Amino acid sequence: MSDVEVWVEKYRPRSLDEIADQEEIVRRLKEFVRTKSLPHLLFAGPPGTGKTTAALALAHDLYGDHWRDNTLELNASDERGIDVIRSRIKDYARTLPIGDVPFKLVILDEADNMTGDAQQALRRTMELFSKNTRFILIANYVSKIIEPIQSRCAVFRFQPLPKGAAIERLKWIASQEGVDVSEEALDVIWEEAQGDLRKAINTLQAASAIKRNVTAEVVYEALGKIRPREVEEMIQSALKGDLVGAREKLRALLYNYGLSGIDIVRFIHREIFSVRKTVRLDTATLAELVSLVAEANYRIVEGSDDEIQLMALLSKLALLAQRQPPGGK
Ligand SMILES: Nc1ncnc2c1ncn2[C@@H]1O[C@H](COP(=O)(O)OP(=O)(O)OP(=O)(O)O)[C@@H](O)[C@H]1O
Repeated sequence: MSDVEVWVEKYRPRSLDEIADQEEIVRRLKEFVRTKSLPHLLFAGPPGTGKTTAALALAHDLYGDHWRDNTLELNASDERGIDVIRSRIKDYARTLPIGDVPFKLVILDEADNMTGDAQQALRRTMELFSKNTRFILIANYVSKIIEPIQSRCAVFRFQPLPKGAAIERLKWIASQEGVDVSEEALDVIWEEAQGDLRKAINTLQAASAIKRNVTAEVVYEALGKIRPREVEEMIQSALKGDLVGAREKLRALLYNYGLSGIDIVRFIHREIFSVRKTVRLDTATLAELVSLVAEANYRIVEGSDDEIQLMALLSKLALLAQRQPPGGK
């Protein structure tokens, strides 16, 4: 992996102008750059929504070429204990900032992993060095940061990028890399990433390493998850009433491909809505099916046998399909 560049880094926006979406946050941060003044900041939000990116871009725009000299990046969970953090900040804050901005930056990632005591000590450190340093604390949850720190910071809440903006970004990265990616594949990537753009970009990169022509199938393969075609065939067999065939396919998925029951159940959940294209299922039947899927899911999570639960679900699917009035294609 050493000579393969990681796309999340390669395509990490360098300056605030390159950040996709997050317009209100970018606007406020640009104002800090314009006035060259800054309170302590707290960036909070789910993983992969651009917190670290925004902190680094702010540093870049504030200091230009000198941004690395004026920025100390620490990770609260790597640096064992507050003493290490304090002494590193102390050493760093001793020298003056380079350039015309009167303070240096300390970016402290995963600040919400610090214990309450460590946060109290951090708060004192922030006060001690506030003359010539500004802190950007990064956290997933604001509520895990102690009140006295929260009240000393301007809080920025990062939301997951809207699907449209995220997909646009993925398309742009794919075009830069000369990779073909289908709309369906982008949908699957986004759905699996659940709003985490880092995860989405990593999935795109892993999929394109398998094949330059990224389809939904390739994405699933990259995720090591599920083989949609086989699962679809299994569902179709059940709908046609061929339970022996469905059972064979189920066993192949479980034992030859090594998929977990949970993965299969999730896929069935997704598929039963598109199954309506081939078999007419009325709303009551569909609702019943969804609740059966939920039941199978629950039982599997609770430790019940994957094969037995899934087979029961497929059998029910066969019965419900037979109950439907003729007329489906
Ligand atoms: N708004 C955005 N515009 C463009 N790219 C983005 C944006 N947000 C995230 N990314 C991409 O996703 C990657 C991960 O983002 P980042 O490291 O900033 O996430 P984070 O919010 O700090 O997550 P974590 O809490 O896991 O540290 C970045 O390297 C970048 O490629």
